[in-house]
Amino acid sequence: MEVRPTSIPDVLLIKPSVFEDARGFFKETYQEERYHKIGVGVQFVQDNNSRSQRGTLRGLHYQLEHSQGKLVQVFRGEIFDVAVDLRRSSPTFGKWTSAILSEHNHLQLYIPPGFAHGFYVLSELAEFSYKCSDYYFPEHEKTLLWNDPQLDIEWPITESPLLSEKDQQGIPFSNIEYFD
Ligand SMILES: Cc1cn([C@H]2C[C@H](O)[C@@H](COP(=O)(O)OP(=O)(O)O[C@H]3O[C@@H](C)C(=O)[C@@H](O)[C@H]3O)O2)c(=O)[nH]c1=O
Repeated sequence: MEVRPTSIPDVLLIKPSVFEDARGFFKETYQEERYHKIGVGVQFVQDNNSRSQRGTLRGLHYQLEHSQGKLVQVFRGEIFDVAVDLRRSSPTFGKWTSAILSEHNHLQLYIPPGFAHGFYVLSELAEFSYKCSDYYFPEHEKTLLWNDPQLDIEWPITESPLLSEKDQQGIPFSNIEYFD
């Protein structure tokens, strides 16, 4: 297993060991003791899976209360994954970091609590899988506007993305509620 730094030190890019043989491959996608050692210091309580078609953009989501740390990865296809630091006391407050995660590179991104998260689908289909350190509380969920000029996220989009109604009505960075 390899851990690669990102432009936001608390966000970790993780490459699990992948064992390939004539049948295909095997990888451990999470192992508590080892992931704790590399800095994934949360306890996961929920696993989620979503499937999206090319051009879909989900996000940028966060829960102001019951903030979720997330370990995200892709089992099929390829995505551009983004985390935005919403911790006011952080030196990287308001900054974003990104990674391309795919079924081929096997990369995982660990996003601690205190961040907004979203992704854009680059392949025909993407099967997205993630672990969360707190439960889903729709009443605490917020959507930060994906294309807020102040954030200036360099999404690799070629045309208008496919968005949920909720995500079309994201709130600009200047008006959102932050973490302390
Ligand atoms: C996130 C979530 C959604 N749902 C339901 C609510 C709704 O009816 C349906 C689809 O929800 P959404 O449109 O919010 O799904 P989606 O846009 O995929 O939401 C996800 O986006 C990515 C970027 C994240 O970071 C995740 O934490 C989560 O917010 O699934 C759950 O039951 N449990 C959950 O944990």
